[in-house]
Amino acid sequence: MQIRFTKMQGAGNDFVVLDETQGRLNLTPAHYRLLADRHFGVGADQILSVRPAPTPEVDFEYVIHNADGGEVQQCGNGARCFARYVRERGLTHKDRIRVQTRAGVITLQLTPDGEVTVDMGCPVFEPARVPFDTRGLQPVPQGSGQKWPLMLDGQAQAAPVFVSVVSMGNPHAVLLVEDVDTAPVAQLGPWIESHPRFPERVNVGFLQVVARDHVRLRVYERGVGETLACGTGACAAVAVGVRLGLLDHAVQVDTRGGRLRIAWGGRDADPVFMTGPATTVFEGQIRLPDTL
Ligand SMILES: N[C@H](CCC[C@H](N)C(=O)O)C(=O)O
Repeated sequence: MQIRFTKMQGAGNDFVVLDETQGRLNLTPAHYRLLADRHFGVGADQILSVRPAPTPEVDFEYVIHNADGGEVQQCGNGARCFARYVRERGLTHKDRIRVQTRAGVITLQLTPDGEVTVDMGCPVFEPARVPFDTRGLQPVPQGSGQKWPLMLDGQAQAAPVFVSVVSMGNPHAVLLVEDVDTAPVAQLGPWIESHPRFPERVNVGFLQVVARDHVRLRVYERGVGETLACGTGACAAVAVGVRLGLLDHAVQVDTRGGRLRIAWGGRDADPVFMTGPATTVFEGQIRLPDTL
């Protein structure tokens, strides 16, 4: 089958966007994996599907699949690209767009400066911080650039590494580090992502607090690996920082792919607002096997 797609990115988190407003493409997880494949397909962190509104209360349905083919509840950077996409293709003329996701309804607001602000809903914290005994980790391969025993913030980690667990509709485990550039993302990321503690797996955020209104963040994303930015990860990380008393309520989040602005009032009933860029990179067509 031949399908048309649009390649987009938000702070370097990249997407293949599919227009299913005129009918379903009926793709399988293997099709999504092929579309996301950076050698045999288009290449993307996630595949975003734009579908008609399932109820009168919203304008569209927003469906998200990770590069591993699995469907997930939410994607923040993708939500901003979703807003750009439906406006650029004339699927709506609204500046304020409500979309149904597996995590509930979110509201996308196009701003005059060309960025997009998204009401991402409320964070849901798990009560206790979770200790991970890193002594269970295998020593890192020589030349991997990582230090063993696990060095976190310059300290050999024999003690547990603690993570804060918070949902933005999708699950996040956030740990504090002194310097994201030397954080053991390649080692701790996959280990925590697929740890039995998280039966649905989890996105793993490495948060460096620079100031009360400024953080740096790297995220090892569930079903993808490390991405250049993670919108829900930025929301989760700021919520953890605010809840730990380390951050004010409006924070600049510097990721490897760009800058996001996150605001959260600090109460459980307060939604998290995320603002950032959304860019169309190119349009294309790809031939996919009918059955995969
Ligand atoms: N990997 C995530 C989905 C995409 C999240 C990220 N790309 C964002 O911008 O929020 C998960 O499995 O929950």
